[in-house]
Amino acid sequence: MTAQILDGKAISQEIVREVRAKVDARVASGKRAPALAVILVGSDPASQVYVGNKKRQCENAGITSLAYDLPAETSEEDVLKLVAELNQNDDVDGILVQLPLPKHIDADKVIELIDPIKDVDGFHPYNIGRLTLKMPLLRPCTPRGVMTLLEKTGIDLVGKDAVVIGASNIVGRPQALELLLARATVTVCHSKTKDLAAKVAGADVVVAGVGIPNFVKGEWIKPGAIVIDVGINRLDTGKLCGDVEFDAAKERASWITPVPGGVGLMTVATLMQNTYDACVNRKG
Ligand SMILES: Nc1nc2c(c(=O)[nH]1)N[C@@H](CN(C=O)c1ccc(C(=O)N[C@@H](CCC(=O)O)C(=O)O)cc1)CN2
Ligand SMILES: [Mg+2]
Repeated sequence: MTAQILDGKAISQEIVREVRAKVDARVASGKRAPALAVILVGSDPASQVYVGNKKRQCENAGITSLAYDLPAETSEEDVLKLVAELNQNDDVDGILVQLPLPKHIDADKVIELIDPIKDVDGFHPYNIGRLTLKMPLLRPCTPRGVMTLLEKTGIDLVGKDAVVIGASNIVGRPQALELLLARATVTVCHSKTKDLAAKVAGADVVVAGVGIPNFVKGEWIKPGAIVIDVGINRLDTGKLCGDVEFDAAKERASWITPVPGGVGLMTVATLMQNTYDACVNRKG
C-alpha cells in the first residue's frame, strides 16, 4: 500500500481563505479587523521563520499583526510588563509569545499572565483545563490543526486506537485530549515508555511529536494506519525532515503527512482561526 498525502498546504490555504471571508464580512459590517500581537524574544532562526509565516498569513487572512521583536537579553520583567500592557489594550484580540523563550525567562510564568480570552496559542492553564473538561474555548494550534486536517480529509476517528508519541504541553498532551474528544482510544507514549515499537504497531493512528529525525521507523507502522508527523527537524544539509521515516512509512500507511507541507502549515492557519475566534469571543 502506498499512502495518500494529507495535504497541509491545500487545506491550510482553504482555512485561511475561510477566515478571510469572515474577516471581510466583519469589516464590511463596520467592525474592526481582528488584531494579533506576536512577541518574539531573540533571533532563533527557526522561530524567525515561523513568526514570518504567521505575519504573512495574517496579511492573507486580513488580520492586523503587531510585531514585538525584542532582543535576546530582554528581562523576564520586561516581557511580563509587555504582556500586561497587551492584556489591557482593547485593540488587541490575540497575544502570542513565540516559544522557546531564552533560558532566563520562565515561559510558564509568561503564558499564565496572558489573559485567557486573548490566549490564541491555547496554552494557558484555563484553556487547557477547558479542553480537558470537554468544553474547549481556544485550543492549541498544532493539535487543533491536526484535527482539522483529518476532518477536512474525511477521516473518522471514532473508536480508532491512537498512539501519541511525545507528551509536551504544546503537542502531545493537548493532542491526546483532542483525539479523546473525537472519541478515539488514546495512548500517550514518552521517553520512559516500554516497547514503543509494539505500541505503534497496534495503532490505527500515530501522531509523532518528539523532535528527533526519523525516530519512528517505517517498519513499526501497522498496514493501513494514519500517520501524522508533527516533527520539524533541520538537518545539517539544511533540509527539513520529520520524526517519522517517511519513505518507509508511506509504503505501509493509508494516509501520511509530509514534512514540510503538512502539520506546520496547519499550525499557522489554525492560529488565524483562533485569532478570529478570540476577536468574536471578545467583541461579538
Ligand atoms: N507560541 C508558539 N510557539 C511555538 C509553537 C506554537 O504553536 N506556538 N509551535 C512550534 C513552532 N510553530 C509555531 O510557532 C511552527 C512550526 C512550523 C511552521 C511551518 O510553517 N512549517 C513549515 C516549514 C517552515 C520552514 O521552512 O521551516 C512546514 O512544515 O511546511 C510554523 C510554525 C514551536 N513554537
Ligand atoms: Mg502549536
